Amino acid sequence: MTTPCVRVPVSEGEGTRQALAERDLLDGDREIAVDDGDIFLPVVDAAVARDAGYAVVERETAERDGPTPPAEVLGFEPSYGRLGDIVILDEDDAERARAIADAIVESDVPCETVVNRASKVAGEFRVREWDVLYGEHTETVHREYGHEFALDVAEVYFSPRLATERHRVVEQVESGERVVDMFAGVGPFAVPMAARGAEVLACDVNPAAIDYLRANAERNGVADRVTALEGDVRETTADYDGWADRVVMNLPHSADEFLDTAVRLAGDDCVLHLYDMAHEDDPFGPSERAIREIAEPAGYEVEVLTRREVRSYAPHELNVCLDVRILRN
Ligand SMILES: C[S@@+](CC[C@H](N)C(=O)[O-])C[C@H]1O[C@@H](n2cnc3c(N)ncnc32)[C@H](O)[C@@H]1O
Repeated sequence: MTTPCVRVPVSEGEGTRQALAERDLLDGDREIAVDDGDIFLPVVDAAVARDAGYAVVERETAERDGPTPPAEVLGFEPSYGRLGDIVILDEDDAERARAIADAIVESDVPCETVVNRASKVAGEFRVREWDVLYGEHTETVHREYGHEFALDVAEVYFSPRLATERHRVVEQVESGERVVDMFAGVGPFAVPMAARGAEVLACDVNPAAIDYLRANAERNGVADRVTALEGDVRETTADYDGWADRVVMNLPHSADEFLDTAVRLAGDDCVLHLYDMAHEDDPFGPSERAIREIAEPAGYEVEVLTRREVRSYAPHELNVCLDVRILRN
């Protein structure tokens, strides 16, 4: 069926759509179409649209059987992430972020809140600032590999992009192991490791992260195998020398400062998962040398099990992980 449509270049699509909606001219029963760089916005009255100065053409349009997908409203595919029912944008341009948020809210993308990154991850707690573009709360429940994590993105660190990497490490854990998660956050390593039967000591200096960690251990039925310690891991773990079969060190940027604590916590045969930031020219050398410098004088042999590039972090800079077995001589 042909219907009257306002035709504009895709770059003007969102502004025109908003202007037509404000004049009650948009035909909400027909689908918006995109073709060869132009967007076609169905209107209810061709004459009024023409009088308002728009180019109106007759064109085939489909009947709308649901909300319009964001790409059709915007004329481009927006990039966004999801954390539970929060949609996360990474846009430098505030107007573009607002247009994407509006299109997402009006579409069938399920969400309660839309936020845009307003700062880098920073500070001891590794938390970032957000512009809340839609909704009122920044707390959500996120699912990852069958486990649920309650968290507030404004109060704690959490990156859904690391799900695959966390799963890779979690899968190495065997029932009965003793694990120290030195920088546990809300528990995305600690909880699934405990679910595999490990006894986990989970540490974090951020009180909000520890509150969520305890709640998440309860929520996932593993509270009896997770001990949460709030404070600087160098101090809170004083009673656990030689305790661990496995140590997770997920604090890239400052991992080196905590290697002596990791080695102090290690038992006679222990695997360390050391996350670090490194230059692409020598992604693993510095971390490996740093481990050897601490572990070998403490009486361990060092064997690197896995060298893994987790993701690109900045130009020429990589987030890497070394899985290292240290075995007492
Ligand atoms: C990069 S986040 C990782 C959180 C979690 N492992 C994850 O994958 O979501 C690092 C965490 O280390 C915590 N942290 C920073 N310095 C610490 C310290 N000295 N002792 C214990 N935790 C610390 C921060 O509060 C933050 O939650």
